[in-house]
Amino acid sequence: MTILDGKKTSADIKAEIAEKVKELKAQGKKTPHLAAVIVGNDGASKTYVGAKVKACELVGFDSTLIELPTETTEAELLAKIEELNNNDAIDGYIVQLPLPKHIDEHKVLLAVDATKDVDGFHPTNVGRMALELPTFLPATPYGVMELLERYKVPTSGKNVVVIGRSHIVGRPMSILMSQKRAAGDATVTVAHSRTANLKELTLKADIIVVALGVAEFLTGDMVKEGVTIIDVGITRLDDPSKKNGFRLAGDVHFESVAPKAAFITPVPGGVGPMTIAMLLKNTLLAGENRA
Ligand SMILES: Nc1nc2c(c(=O)[nH]1)N[C@@H](CN(C=O)c1ccc(C(=O)N[C@@H](CCC(=O)O)C(=O)O)cc1)CN2
Repeated sequence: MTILDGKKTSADIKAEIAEKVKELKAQGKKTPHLAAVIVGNDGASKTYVGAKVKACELVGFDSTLIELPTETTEAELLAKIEELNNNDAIDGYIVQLPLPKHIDEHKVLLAVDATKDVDGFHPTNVGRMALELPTFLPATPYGVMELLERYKVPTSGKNVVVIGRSHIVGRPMSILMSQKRAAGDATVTVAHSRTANLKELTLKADIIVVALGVAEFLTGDMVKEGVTIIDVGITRLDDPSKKNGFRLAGDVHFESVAPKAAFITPVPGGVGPMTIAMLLKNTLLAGENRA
């Protein structure tokens, strides 16, 4: 069994990006600049945004963190987005999700200038991804594709089951894996809450991508020997024995699934760190496009 080590792979990618930034600086070119907008006080979101800013520092990008209170109105957030769209110093930016309930996420994502949408969530970029045109790929599915490619996990002609159909993970994941590209060429089934006989599907799958948000949902009895497992879930479970009061759990019950797997991503240290590395890759591309 091989662990697909997202922590190490993301460190490799960050080192590659840092090299490119050094070259840009040596040529007197502009340093890529990422902005991140966070609305509210969600603990996990603050951790992720903090990690994004830290990653920018590590590779030599400029970064701007915009923290807005929970009570921020939709109009105020849209005004901030307009400001970022018009700010020439910013190459790309993200609005951390989820947003507070009173703000319409679709309205916000539509307002982002597609050329600065380094999350790849704008409909223009989703369309370009589906049409296999150059664009910003959503960071989590992009990270999964990169992990599969770097570890040379066979995907061509394989049966893939993606559990979850979210716009930011499950749906793009299914599109990318079915495309004729590295780590693609697979036959993909998208399963979701209305799927009948999920276990029948997962038992036949060569690769399972679980992006459901239900802790330890996929268990050993649901998978066949030699399967590849990609765990996208991260849930904070209360654990008073831990210093911070919680432990992280993926959507996969690692102890029962890992012994049957050929390749598996851990949580933490699997897909999560890859998300940040691929956001940096998109930001580098945004900078290059703008230059
Ligand atoms: N605007 C966006 N919002 C959200 C995205 C996104 O891509 N863009 N994805 C997720 C959260 N996310 C990035 O924002 C993210 C999730 C997890 C990790 C990560 O490195 N996880 C670590 C554990 C970290 C911890 O909780 O201690 C790991 O898995 O090892 C990075 C980014 C939803 N929102």
